[in-house]
Amino acid sequence: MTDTARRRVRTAILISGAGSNMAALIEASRAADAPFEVAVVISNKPDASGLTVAAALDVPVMAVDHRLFGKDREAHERAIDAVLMDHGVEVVALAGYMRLLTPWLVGRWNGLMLNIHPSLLPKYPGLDTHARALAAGDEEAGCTVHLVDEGVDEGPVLDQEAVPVLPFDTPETLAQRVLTAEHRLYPRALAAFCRGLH
Ligand SMILES: Nc1nc2c(c(=O)[nH]1)N[C@@H](CN(C=O)c1ccc(C(=O)N[C@@H](CCC(=O)O)C(=O)O)cc1)CN2
Ligand SMILES: NCC(=O)N[C@@H]1O[C@H](COP(=O)([O-])[O-])[C@@H](O)[C@H]1O
Repeated sequence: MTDTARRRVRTAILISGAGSNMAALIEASRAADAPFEVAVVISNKPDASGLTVAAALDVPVMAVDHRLFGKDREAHERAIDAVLMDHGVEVVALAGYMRLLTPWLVGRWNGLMLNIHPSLLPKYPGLDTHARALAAGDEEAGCTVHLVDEGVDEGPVLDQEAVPVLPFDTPETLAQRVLTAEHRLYPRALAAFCRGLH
């Protein structure tokens, strides 16, 4: 086995909120045979509670506030990309990152940027996925890890996990059941992706 095969893939996690998926990825990265390491956690929101969680887990953190860049999304993304370069990042994992990315950053990380989405894509791209699944009377819901492309939640699917929709479910109770599945899916999908890289 070559050295690079054993070397862990330096991964950045981009968040906007609590970061429970981020915490699941950090925990998985600390397994003895983990094929990835978390090099840095970045948030577009300086007050994202996930930044405090990551710092407490001894992971470098950085806030790149999108509001400082007004409507210039690409300028915001260039600032994020500079942080990725500074940390020697090879793969980017979006985890509850709530900014649509322009073709500039998507292009720079083409095929190396993953996202987790709380529906069984191609059903319900975008926001409010659980309310839409309940309104449609679906019997199952779930989550998807996909590669990020210029479309919204349209990139190639890498892995999915389904959960049952139960009687009396609300968007909140369904979201919690899907989130628990996400914490199994994302570490599994990122590990498989990184093992396939080298
Ligand atoms: N080019 C892409 N960018 C992003 C993708 C993607 O597939 N392609 N996935 C998203 C994550 N996401 C759904 O999984 C998502 C995130 C945000 C939005 C959205 O409408 N955002 C608004 C602002 C909302 C806010 O700030 O709360 C916006 O950016 O104007 C839709 C889907 C990550 N980016
Ligand atoms: N459109 C993107 C999107 O809706 N992402 C969703 O935001 C939540 C973030 O939770 P977390 O911050 O606890 O990981 C997760 O459910 C994730 O799938």
